[in-house]
Amino acid sequence: MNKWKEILIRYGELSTKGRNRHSFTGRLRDNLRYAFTDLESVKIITERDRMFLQTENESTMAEMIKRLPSIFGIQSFSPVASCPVNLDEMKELAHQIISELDTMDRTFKVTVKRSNKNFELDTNETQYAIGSHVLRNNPNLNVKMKNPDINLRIEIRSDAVYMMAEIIPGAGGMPIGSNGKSLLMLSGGIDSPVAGYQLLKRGVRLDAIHFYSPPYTSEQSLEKVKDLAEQLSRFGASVKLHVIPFTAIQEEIQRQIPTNVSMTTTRRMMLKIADKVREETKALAIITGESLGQVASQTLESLTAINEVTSTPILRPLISHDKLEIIEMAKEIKTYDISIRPFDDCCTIFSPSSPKTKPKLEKVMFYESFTGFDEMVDQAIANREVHVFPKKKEDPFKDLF
Ligand SMILES: Nc1ncnc2c1ncn2[C@@H]1O[C@H](COP(=O)(O)OP(=O)(O)OP(=O)(O)O)[C@@H](O)[C@H]1O
Repeated sequence: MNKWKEILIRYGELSTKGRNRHSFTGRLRDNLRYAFTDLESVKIITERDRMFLQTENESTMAEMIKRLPSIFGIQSFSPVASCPVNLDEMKELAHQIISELDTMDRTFKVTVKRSNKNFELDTNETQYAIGSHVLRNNPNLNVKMKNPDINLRIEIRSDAVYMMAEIIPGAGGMPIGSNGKSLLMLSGGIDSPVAGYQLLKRGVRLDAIHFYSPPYTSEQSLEKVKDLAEQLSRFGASVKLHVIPFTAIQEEIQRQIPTNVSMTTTRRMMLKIADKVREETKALAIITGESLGQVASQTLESLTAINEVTSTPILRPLISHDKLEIIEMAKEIKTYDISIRPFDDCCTIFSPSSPKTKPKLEKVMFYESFTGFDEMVDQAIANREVHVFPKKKEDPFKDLF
């Protein structure tokens, strides 16, 4: 028999958001529906400070418990079991719940709330009856009244009895979509997917843009970026990827721009294109994986010269992070193994051996003025491919955590 009746969801950060709470809970509700589209008979009940997911179906319940830890906007959640108002059935249910947990050297208590005043035992007697039954069956447990590892909460209502023992941490953050949309510049590297994840966690919905330069870059390098977009889409919202053919612009840069500032112009052209696509897709900002000092294009002087092409906000969530920290995050969100596949990105291939770390903006603009880059920019945008992820609908959360 299916003992689980529902899952209690606590919002955490959401409930502190005052007037906006309504739209945030609505967004979380939509995101949960999206995450569970392939599951049968899920009912979502929204209350002021919490939400309940209900289902009669045992495998749906198990699948929801598996997927919930990766959905943003949830502080923690607890599976709730239920049984009829009957002492023997309550003892049996308590025993079943506890026996599924790790009890080795852990402390335990029972907390009873009894709104059904007709129940045969009072609160203390019920706590004692259930507690001693559980302890008899689990000799590894020790009773502790203050901050025990396991607190079995029992609520006796007139229609049924509800029990929960676990508080499972959620992903925190805010529901995706509650903070608008931004365009992620997604390379095949380690950093940009992590930058995208960090903004997803703050409730920002993503479109992504990638520049590729066939035949200099391979089909596999593009596959890698699609896999990264797919992985990002597993955090609860679809990701639209714009793939921009960048070969003609890069060849033109090679011809027209002195080698030591060619990287600056390359980045400026990328940002120009990204900004046009951003505007068209109604995204409000651009996200990059830049972190200060990592490479020549990531000094403050370089960033300033690159930034000059737009006044759109550029979000750089990794700007102060060390590479090792970023790698740790990439491993956690399962993008690392995709990013380290050995296929070259367009920037690596055209990368000059000694790029200027302090490029002079006036000079860069002067060199650029001899070429009709604006038309090439529009041409590249017109020739883009667009892909939407997740592609594999059957199990979007497979292998996630
Ligand atoms: N081919 C590309 N397509 C889209 N965005 C790119 C591309 N190359 C670089 N970028 C953007 O510029 C940022 C800085 O790129 P750089 O090549 O200096 O890489 P990085 O610091 O190693 O970052 P990453 O690991 O994300 O490639 C990237 O994080 C990404 O946001």
